[in-house]
Amino acid sequence: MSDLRLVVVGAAGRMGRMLTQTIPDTLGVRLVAALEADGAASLGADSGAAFGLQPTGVPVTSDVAAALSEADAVIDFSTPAATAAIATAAAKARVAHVIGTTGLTAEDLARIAEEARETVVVRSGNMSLGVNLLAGLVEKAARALGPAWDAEIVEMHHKLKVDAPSGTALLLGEAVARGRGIDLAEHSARGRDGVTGPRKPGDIGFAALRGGTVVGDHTVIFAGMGERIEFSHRAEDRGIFARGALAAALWTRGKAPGLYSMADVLGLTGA
Ligand SMILES: NC(=O)C1=CN([C@@H]2O[C@H](COP(=O)(O)OP(=O)(O)OC[C@H]3O[C@@H](n4cnc5c(N)ncnc54)[C@H](OP(=O)(O)O)[C@@H]3O)[C@@H](O)[C@H]2O)C=CC1
Ligand SMILES: O=C(O)C1=N[C@H](C(=O)O)C[C@H](O)C1
Repeated sequence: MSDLRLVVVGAAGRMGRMLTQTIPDTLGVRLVAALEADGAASLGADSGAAFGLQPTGVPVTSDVAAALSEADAVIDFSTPAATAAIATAAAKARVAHVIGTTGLTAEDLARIAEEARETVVVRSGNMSLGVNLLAGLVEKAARALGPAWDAEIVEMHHKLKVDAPSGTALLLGEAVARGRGIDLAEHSARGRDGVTGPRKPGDIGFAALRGGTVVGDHTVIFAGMGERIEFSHRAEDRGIFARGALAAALWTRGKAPGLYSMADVLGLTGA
């Protein structure tokens, strides 16, 4: 079988650079285009050498249509606005879209749902095996414990992260909500400050810390009467997200259009 032809969106970013480094070590994939925004300083430069990596022979471009015209899949860790634009272009070009971008609005998500009618989309707030396994355990715990155990989700990330709560925190919140059979949007408590009053029964709380170079720490706390259970994941290296995204891109081959998750890719649905 021929190599899967890949486009990387946000090639100059932390995840874009990690993907550029990881692709040559991954069997069955080949980089064909590296996208950055119009006006980016790196346009035209080699997408490896420009960022201190091994040369790729692939120049950085902002021409989305040309990039997608020679691709099988696009891996996208960028910004919500860029991801929404790529969703439209990938749907038109029938190119699979692996979305790691977080901070997406309800409108962005609606655009992605539309895209998934035309092409294969894998979206996850966290592409790592560890977090997706953890989400299954958290769902089971939430189901077993019930709403009497207060669920709080604490996350910490590097100081350059721009969205909160993290995509992973929301993914874990969804897991708690699924376990309890409730809608997360109706039971979220975000950013408590001032005289908040006592905790509302059944809420799922979120707290976000930012600082230094932390790759991504998440803890789900179930606080009961006189005891506490905690589920934690610590990301030590962005390679876990890049490898997950590449596994997702390979998995899209031959799949029917639709919106899939990393649980689908990893075979964890119903686990
Ligand atoms: N799901 C997961 O497993 C993970 C998700 N993420 C998420 O991925 C996203 C990116 O993270 P990270 O790499 O750390 O962020 P960075 O800010 O380092 O990278 C984002 C890159 O996208 C570029 N970009 C902006 N607009 C466009 C555009 N129109 N076309 C192409 N590229 C564009 C940015 O360029 P410029 O700087 O010039 O704006 C930047 O180079 C975030 O939402 C983050 O939360 C991160 C890690 C794992
Ligand atoms: O911005 C990051 O860095 C990360 N973003 C994702 C998130 O929002 O959860 C995944 C990971 O935690 C790193």
